[in-house]
Amino acid sequence: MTDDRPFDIVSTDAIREGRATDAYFERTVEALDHAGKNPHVVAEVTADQFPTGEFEVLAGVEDLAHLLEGYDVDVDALPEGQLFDGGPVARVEGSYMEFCRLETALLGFLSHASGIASRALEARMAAPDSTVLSFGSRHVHPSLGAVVERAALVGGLDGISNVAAGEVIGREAGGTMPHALLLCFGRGNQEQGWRAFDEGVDPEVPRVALCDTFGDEVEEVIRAVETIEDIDSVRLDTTSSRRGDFRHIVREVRWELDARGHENVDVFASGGLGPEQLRHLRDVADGFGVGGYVSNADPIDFALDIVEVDGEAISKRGKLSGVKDVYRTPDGRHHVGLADQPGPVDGESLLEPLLRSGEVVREFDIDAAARRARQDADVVGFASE
Ligand SMILES: O=P(O)(O)OC[C@H]1O[C@H](OP(=O)(O)OP(=O)(O)O)[C@H](O)[C@@H]1O
Repeated sequence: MTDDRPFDIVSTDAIREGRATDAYFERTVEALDHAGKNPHVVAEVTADQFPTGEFEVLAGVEDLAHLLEGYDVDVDALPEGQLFDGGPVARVEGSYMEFCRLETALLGFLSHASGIASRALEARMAAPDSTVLSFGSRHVHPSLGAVVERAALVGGLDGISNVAAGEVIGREAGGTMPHALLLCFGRGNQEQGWRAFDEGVDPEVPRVALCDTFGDEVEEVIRAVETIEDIDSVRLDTTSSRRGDFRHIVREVRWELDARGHENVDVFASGGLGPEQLRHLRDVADGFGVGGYVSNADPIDFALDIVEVDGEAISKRGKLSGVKDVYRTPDGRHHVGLADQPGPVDGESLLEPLLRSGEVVREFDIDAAARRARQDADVVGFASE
């Protein structure tokens, strides 16, 4: 660690310049240069060669565009938020040495964001009518905060918690109080903590009281609603060692709130939740904070493979040669075919221009991507495991 490099973060310049690369691509450039060879190639990004019937969400497309911007390449890609299933999600065409060194970062951008967005969509579909917030940036390296939050939104989550990530992606982070706030006032003094929040925090911020720090959830909820006059919600983050039947705890809280005329106070749940727990709680809780299930997603195993060299179809074994298109057919399935042959009848071709001669020719919109993912999920019958 040095003063001018306080964190282990690869710089934006290094990524743009192709230095965030596996070293063998530098050797490749040196070898091709030595041989005076720089073929015109088409390369495709795929996770599976053929459709499998299992869909995932494409994210990271804006980063892909900015990575390749200024390089003399043409790129086509699926729209962000599109569900994909086999075949190319992106296609790069140009002189090989123009983009050879960018492959490592290119795959990383798509793989990581798409894995997170796919998990987010699973959570979204597990509780389609509930508010589901992204709480997971604490689990990842801080340099990835915006990656996590953006992909979580593309996958359909309703809000984010990471402040700096929000500044990067143009969203305001939400959040109310951690246990730390209540601990600062000491055991048994939760009212002081809730009141300090109510009096000290911007009135625009929803009044959500965390109710599990020292005592029974129902007891703390009753005390919280008696302390904060215009309380919006209570949050139960019951620690796993005390959880027992979390659904019963949430129902009991709901019952006691209603019994006291607090039907308008919502109940939020958080802590180690994934799709299974959301399905189990969605009819009794109003909303959820989901962290690790989304942020700790495995990256999608994308690869970039050359499929055409100087106009000739080619591939390494195990991969399919030739430039391809991918289609959505009316039954919601995907079809992969050669681009110079007719696609399936009524098939919708999904790859769209992203860059032409290094210029970005697409606009990016997180909300549109999220709508696409949600609509697509209904079309293809996407469900969480
Ligand atoms: O479990 P995840 O789904 O990854 O969710 C992330 C965290 O969000 C909640 O933290 P909270 O701020 O309530 O806990 P703390 O105040 O104790 O840090 C919850 O306790 C989880 O630890």
